[in-house]
Amino acid sequence: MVTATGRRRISVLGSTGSVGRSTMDLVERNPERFEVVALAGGANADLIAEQAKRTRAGFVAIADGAAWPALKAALAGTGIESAAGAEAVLEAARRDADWTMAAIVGAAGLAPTLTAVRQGRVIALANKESLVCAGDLFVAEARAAGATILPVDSEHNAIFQVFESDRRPGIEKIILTASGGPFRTLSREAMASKGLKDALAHPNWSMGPKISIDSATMMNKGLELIEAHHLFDMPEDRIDILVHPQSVVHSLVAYVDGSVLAQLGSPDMRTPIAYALAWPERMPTPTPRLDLAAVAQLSFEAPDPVRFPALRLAREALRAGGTAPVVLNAANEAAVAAFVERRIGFIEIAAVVEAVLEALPVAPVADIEAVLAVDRRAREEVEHWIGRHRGHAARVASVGAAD
Ligand SMILES: NC(=O)C1=CN([C@@H]2O[C@H](COP(=O)(O)OP(=O)(O)OC[C@H]3O[C@@H](n4cnc5c(N)ncnc54)[C@H](OP(=O)(O)O)[C@@H]3O)[C@@H](O)[C@H]2O)C=CC1
Ligand SMILES: CC(=O)[C@@H](O)[C@H](O)COP(=O)(O)O
Ligand SMILES: [Mn+2]
Repeated sequence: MVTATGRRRISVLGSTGSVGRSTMDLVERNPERFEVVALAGGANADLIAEQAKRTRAGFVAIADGAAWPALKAALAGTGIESAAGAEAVLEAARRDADWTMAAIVGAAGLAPTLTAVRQGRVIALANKESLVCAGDLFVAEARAAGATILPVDSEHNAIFQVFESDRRPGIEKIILTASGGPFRTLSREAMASKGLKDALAHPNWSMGPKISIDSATMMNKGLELIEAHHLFDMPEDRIDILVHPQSVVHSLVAYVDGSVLAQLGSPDMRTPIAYALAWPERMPTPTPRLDLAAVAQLSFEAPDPVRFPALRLAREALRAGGTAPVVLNAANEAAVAAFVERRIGFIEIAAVVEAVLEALPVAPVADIEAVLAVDRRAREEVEHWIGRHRGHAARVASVGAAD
C-alpha cells in the first residue's frame, strides 16, 4: 500500500468540506507519508486548487461545471490535470490510489464512493448516507471487490478501534453515543421557534451544515444506527443509543460477561481520520489532548424519541428494510435543504420525513439504479408535502427566520 518512495497513494473525495479539510490538514503535515493521487469537490474551485497546488495532486475534479474555468485558471502553469462534472468526480474515484477518503456529503456521494469501492483498495468512509441508502449492495460490492472499509464517523471509528483490540465472540451490543445536539434539553414547543443559526450551533463538533442540522434533529444518530448495522453486521435490536452531552466517549461495546469497552478522545475529527490514514499503524495528530480533570464530569442519559422522532423513524426504517432507508435518507436530505432555504420550520423536518415514509410503499432494492429512482421519488414527495402545507410551513419557517 505504499509507493517506491514509501508513501501511501491517497485520493480525497470531498476534500473541500469539513472532513475533507481535516484530512488535508493531516496529509499536508505529513508530506513524507502521503502522495495525493486525486482530489474531488463540489464547487469550491479556489480551495481545491490551493489544496492541489500545496500537495502536488495528480488530478482534480470539480462537480460543478460552472466552477471549472476558475479551477483551470488557478491551476494554469502547474501541470495539474483537472476536469469538471459528475463523470470527472467518478474519474477521481477510479484513479490508482491505495486509500480513498469518501467525504462527499449526502447521496451525491453514493456513485463516487461505490466507484472507489470497486477498485478493491482501502476506503475511509465518512459518507454515511451511502451506507444508509444502499448498505446491503455496498457491503456486497466491497466484498466482491476485496475492498477494505475503514469507518471514519467518530462513533463507528470508536467501535472499530475497540473491535480491532478485542473482537472476540461474546459481543452483546454496541452503544452509539449522541451529544443530543444544540436542542438536547428543549421542549418541542421551544424547538419549533428555532432557526438555522440555532440548528447549526453544535455544542461540541465543528462540521458541515447538513450533518450539523441532522445532529440537531438527532437524525444523525438515526443514520448512524443504520450505518452501524451495515458496518458491523449487527441487528437493530443490539444497537443502543445513549445521550452523552460532552462527546468524549465516542461509543462503547458491551460483552456478555458484563464488560464494556470504549474509545475516548477530544471531539476532533482528525483523530478518527488519522486512525484511518495510518491504519494499521497510528500517526501523531494535533488534536487537543483529552484532559479528563478539566472535563470533570461525563454524563449519560436515555434518548427521548418523542422530542426527537427521527430516532424512531430511523429504527422503523431499518426494521422495514428494502427501500425504507432510501426514503428516510432522501426525504431527510430534501427536508434539511428546505429548512436551510427557510421553506419549512425545524420540527417539520422529521414531520415531512415521516409523511413521505408513510406515503411510499416499501419494496425490495435490486440494484443501485433502483436506489437512485426511489431517492428521486422521495425528494419529489417532499416537494408535494411542502406544496400541500405551504401556508403553514411558511409561517413556521418564518418564526425562526430572524437569525
Ligand atoms: N463533518 C464531520 O465532522 C463529519 C462528517 N461525516 C460525514 O461526512 C460527510 C461529509 O460531511 P462534511 O465534511 O461535514 O460536509 P461538508 O458540507 O462540509 O462538505 C461536503 C463536501 O462534499 C462536496 N460535494 C458536495 N456535493 C458534491 C458532488 N456532487 N460531487 C462532489 N463533491 C461534492 C463539497 O464540495 P464543495 O464544498 O466544494 O461544494 C465538500 O467537499 C457526510 O456524509 C457526513 O455525514 C461523518 C462524521 C463527522
Ligand atoms: C463527529 C461525528 O461523528 C458526528 O457524527 C457527531 O457525532 C455528531 O454529533 P451528534 O452526536 O450530536 O450527532
Ligand atoms: Mn458521528
